[in-house]
Amino acid sequence: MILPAIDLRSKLANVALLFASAMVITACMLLAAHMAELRGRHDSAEGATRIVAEVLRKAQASSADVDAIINIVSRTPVHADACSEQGMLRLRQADAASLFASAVGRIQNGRLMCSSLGLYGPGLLLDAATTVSSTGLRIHTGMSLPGMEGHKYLAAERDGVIVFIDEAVTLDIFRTAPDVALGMFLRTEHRRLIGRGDFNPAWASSMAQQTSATFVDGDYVVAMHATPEHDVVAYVAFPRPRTQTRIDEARLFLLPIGALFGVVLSACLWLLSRLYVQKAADFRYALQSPQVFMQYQPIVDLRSGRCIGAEALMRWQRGKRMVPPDHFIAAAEKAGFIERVTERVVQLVARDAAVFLHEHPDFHISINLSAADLSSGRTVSMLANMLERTGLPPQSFWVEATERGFLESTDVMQVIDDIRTVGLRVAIDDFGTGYSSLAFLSSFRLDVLKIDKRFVDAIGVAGIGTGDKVVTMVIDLARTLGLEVVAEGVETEAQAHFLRERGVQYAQGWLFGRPQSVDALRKLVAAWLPSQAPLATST
Ligand SMILES: Nc1nc2c(ncn2[C@@H]2O[C@@H]3COP(=O)(O)O[C@H]4[C@@H](O)[C@H](n5cnc6c(=O)[nH]c(N)nc65)O[C@@H]4COP(=O)(O)O[C@H]3[C@H]2O)c(=O)[nH]1
Repeated sequence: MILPAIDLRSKLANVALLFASAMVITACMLLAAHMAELRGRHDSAEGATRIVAEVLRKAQASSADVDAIINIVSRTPVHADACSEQGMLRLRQADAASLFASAVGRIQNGRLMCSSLGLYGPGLLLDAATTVSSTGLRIHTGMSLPGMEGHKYLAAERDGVIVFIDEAVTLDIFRTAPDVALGMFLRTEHRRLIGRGDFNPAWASSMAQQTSATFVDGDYVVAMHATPEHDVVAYVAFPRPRTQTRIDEARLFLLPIGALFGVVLSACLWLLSRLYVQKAADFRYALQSPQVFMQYQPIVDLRSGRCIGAEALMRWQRGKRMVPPDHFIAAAEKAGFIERVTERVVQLVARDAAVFLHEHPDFHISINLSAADLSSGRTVSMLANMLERTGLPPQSFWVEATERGFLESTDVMQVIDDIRTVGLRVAIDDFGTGYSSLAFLSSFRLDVLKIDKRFVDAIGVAGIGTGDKVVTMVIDLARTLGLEVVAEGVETEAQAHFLRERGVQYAQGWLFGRPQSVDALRKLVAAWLPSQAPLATST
């Protein structure tokens, strides 16, 4: 009945895990897609910034060129008629010497009288200047010249001299990408001086008083930079398809990384769940199966060498592997079903050892209790029921719990008292590993103190000279409190000798026997003869 339930549970857990893995992979890929979007925009912004620098460089170069031409032409002495043959020659020379000018002209009374392209009779009336630069240049935009239809000019005028620059020449930047909008605008008036493609006057307000800015506006990634004089700002706007190409390129690179990262994370998730969640779930259901069984480690009387009891230790054979008890006990404690484990231990001990204990009424089995058992009223009734069912006397059992278990709840004292009232002996396990004080220890009514293996290991070890003293102190402490002592983890005859010399009654360890089946224990007990004392030294 149990196994199908395990199957169903583990199937459900696997489905949940699969779902979680899919979510993790999806989340990683979404993150990668988002990073690709940011990367694409960043690349676009960088590209736009590079082009803005080029626009600005060209604007400054043409502005310097215009300034120089106007200075030279305006200072050249001419006779009364600036458009005389000599004047026209001067204009043509200036035009030829300029890198940017399409024409250089003369102005009188607001009229263009002539230019390096020709004479204009009574003159062409000029519209009002679009703006005046910080160097005093009056700027005219969108101008045209007779005979040059189809061309639009940006013109700068000062001291009666005007220089025309073909807008197409000024904007001859990044021609291979006609979709990229670029140009210049006046910072104060938010008005475009010159440009190609879209221009949103709202972009100008994003600059405020900054020298440069990059931002995303709808489908555009915009970069801007102001001239040192701050009155003219160059801008470049990359449209969405161009940014999209960069995003796609980044995706091509980042999505597989995201997927790989997701797979690795899922693998970690799977591993963690196997290690903790799944392990706890598997153990919970294995509890009722033959995978989980008990072994018994002999506890001997150090004087006679006789095996007077055994500690019951749970074992979990998971497939071909034995899971260490520290792992599955901790998992059960964390998952909150340690009381069910103890219940199972009591059942298994009763099943394994009832007959044996009836045959040996002076023998005891020691059962480990966890912190949760020590604060639960159910523990006492569970132990009492077991005695009733098996008909065994209470002295057939000890219970042991670690210092930590004693520390964890205020109900512990009552539970211990109740267990002792039922007639079982109570031992404090792994003594010395926690922080319990003498006052703490004396506040409990206990019977046995188990010295931790760590202290036993230190006996007689060079360099840990204090080890001997600490063990002696713990033995004296137990004696003062009227407790019997069991030394744990005794592996050498020297340790056994040391403990025996100091009056320790009982010991447990590989020197006397490893955890074993109840049948092996029975044989060990049956093999003992009074003459062979002490047990370990005779081998
Ligand atoms: N190296 C060495 N080791 C020795 C020697 N003598 C005994 N041991 C080991 O020391 C541990 C003694 O058990 P513990 O201190 O109660 O420590 C136990 C106990 O806290 C817990 N545990 C085991 N079974 C149960 C159980 O049924 N219920 C509960 N609550 N805890 C259990 O798991 C811990 C580890 O159990 P095990 O792995 O069986 O490890 C056992 C035992 O095999 C020795 O001479 N040398």
